[in-house]
Amino acid sequence: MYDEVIIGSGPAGTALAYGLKAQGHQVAIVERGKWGGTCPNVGCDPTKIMMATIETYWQAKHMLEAGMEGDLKINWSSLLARKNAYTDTFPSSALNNLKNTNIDTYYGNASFNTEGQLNIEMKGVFQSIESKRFVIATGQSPIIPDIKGKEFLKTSNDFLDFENLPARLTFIGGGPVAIELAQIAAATGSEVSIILHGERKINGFDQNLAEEYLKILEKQGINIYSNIEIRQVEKIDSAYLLSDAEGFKLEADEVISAVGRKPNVEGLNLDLVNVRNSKKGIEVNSHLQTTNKEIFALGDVIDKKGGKLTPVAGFEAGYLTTFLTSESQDAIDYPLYPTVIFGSTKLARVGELNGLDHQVKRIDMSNWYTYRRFADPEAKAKIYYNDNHEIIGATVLSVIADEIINYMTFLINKKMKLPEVRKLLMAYPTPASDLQYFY
Ligand SMILES: Cc1cc2nc3c(=O)[nH]c(=O)nc-3n(C[C@H](O)[C@H](O)[C@H](O)COP(=O)(O)OP(=O)(O)OC[C@H]3O[C@@H](n4cnc5c(N)ncnc54)[C@H](O)[C@@H]3O)c2cc1C
Ligand SMILES: NC(=O)c1ccc[n+]([C@@H]2O[C@H](COP(=O)([O-])OP(=O)(O)OC[C@H]3O[C@@H](n4cnc5c(N)ncnc54)[C@H](O)[C@@H]3O)[C@@H](O)[C@H]2O)c1
Repeated sequence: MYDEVIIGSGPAGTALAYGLKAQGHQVAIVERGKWGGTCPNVGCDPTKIMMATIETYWQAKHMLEAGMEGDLKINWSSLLARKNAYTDTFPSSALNNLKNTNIDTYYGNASFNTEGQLNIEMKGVFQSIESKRFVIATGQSPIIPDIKGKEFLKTSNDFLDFENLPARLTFIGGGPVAIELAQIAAATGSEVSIILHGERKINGFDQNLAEEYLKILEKQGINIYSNIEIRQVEKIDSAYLLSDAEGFKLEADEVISAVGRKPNVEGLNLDLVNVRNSKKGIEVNSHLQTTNKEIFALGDVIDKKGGKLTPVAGFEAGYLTTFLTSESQDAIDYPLYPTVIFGSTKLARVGELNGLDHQVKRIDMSNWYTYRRFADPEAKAKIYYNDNHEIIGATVLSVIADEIINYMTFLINKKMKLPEVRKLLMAYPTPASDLQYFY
């Protein structure tokens, strides 16, 4: 009998397994797909490996007026090979690390049975394992919209395995997945379109800076269509024809569904163990406990207010390790954390303004020395601060917005004020040495 059996070996499940094992618990982990889960296999890591080339490409292009010479071109096969060199070996090393730590591993599809224990099915063969507690960390999968011709739609997983880059590639949906993959494809030579079913905006981000970001995408050659609700995808010869109900038509060689992700709960038999869930995920209390008090859930599969992101999954694993192995009964207390749309230029935000009195400072950094030095022509920010002159939130648009937003997160979480920031000595010239100007 195990102390805990964890379903899913993504960042949430794996971090929890190591945490519990380190505290002396008997732990097993079950996986039905690639060991390591979404982030290292088909999520954060492979996309950012590819993005590194795209960032360098645009950086070099911007430097053509600064001494750089020559034609720049990205080769899809090489891009894919570099990505595969990472993803091909990840699952086996993730599995070996678990085994070497004496965490028992089971490969197969997990589901609860009528006795409240777990069945694991592999190629029609079932085995049952018993545990005092179970933890659901099964993540999410891409949503395919229920439209005519939905069988022709591909997902971000398929994109990362395209042998050849399609000449014309269309994304339905305009969230981080579409925006990141669109930039990779466009810089590598594909004619890319993004179809938004609503207005020109990026969910969760400041409207003005999101519009600036969409313009940057357009400058990269990406077509953006708004207020188009795709109703049908038809196969025509070797391509596809997308259409809405109002006469919009667009041809593409591949179409990616990037309309969001849904929690992986199907087939778990949650009803047999009285675990409640909604379309947004499994319901948990402030101890990550489901409606069955011996079953916990964490990571992307839970219904939560904030982002479904890798560092958040890791934070939840750390919390649950403490909750399950110590006397502490504290509720989970998330710190502020940033959200980033990655690309050659990034759009990043941090801070919750809901209902709080705040003032806004708009900053154009494009003429600041730091940003001119590495040719960042569109560096802008909005800083939100309270009456005490403490920064409470920020949105940053820049080639280095991912780093800037981490600094801002640190300053906000530490409630630092300008005089304290001025007491820090930072290397010059670096983005950190400019932090004082954000106040
Ligand atoms: C294209 C893309 C890019 C992303 N980029 C970023 C990024 O830059 N930064 C960031 O922070 N986040 C990013 N994310 C999100 C990030 O990948 C997730 O937040 C993170 O992987 C969640 O971890 P998890 O452990 O909860 O779930 P997952 O990593 O999804 O792992 C769940 C695991 O459970 C397994 N499983 C499911 N059901 C069962 C079952 N019944 N039996 C056995 N096993 C099962 C699955 O096979 C999977 O391996 C990205 C996601 C995508 C798709
Ligand atoms: N940089 C990052 O941190 C990063 C990168 C990629 C993914 N992720 C994670 O993965 C999640 C999923 O990303 P995503 O981009 O797939 O989903 P998303 O839910 O963030 O965005 C989906 C977009 O599709 C739109 N949409 C919904 N239905 C539609 C329809 N029928 N037609 C057209 N558009 C439609 C939505 O309005 C939304 O803009 C993110 O929320 C995040 O948790 C994070």
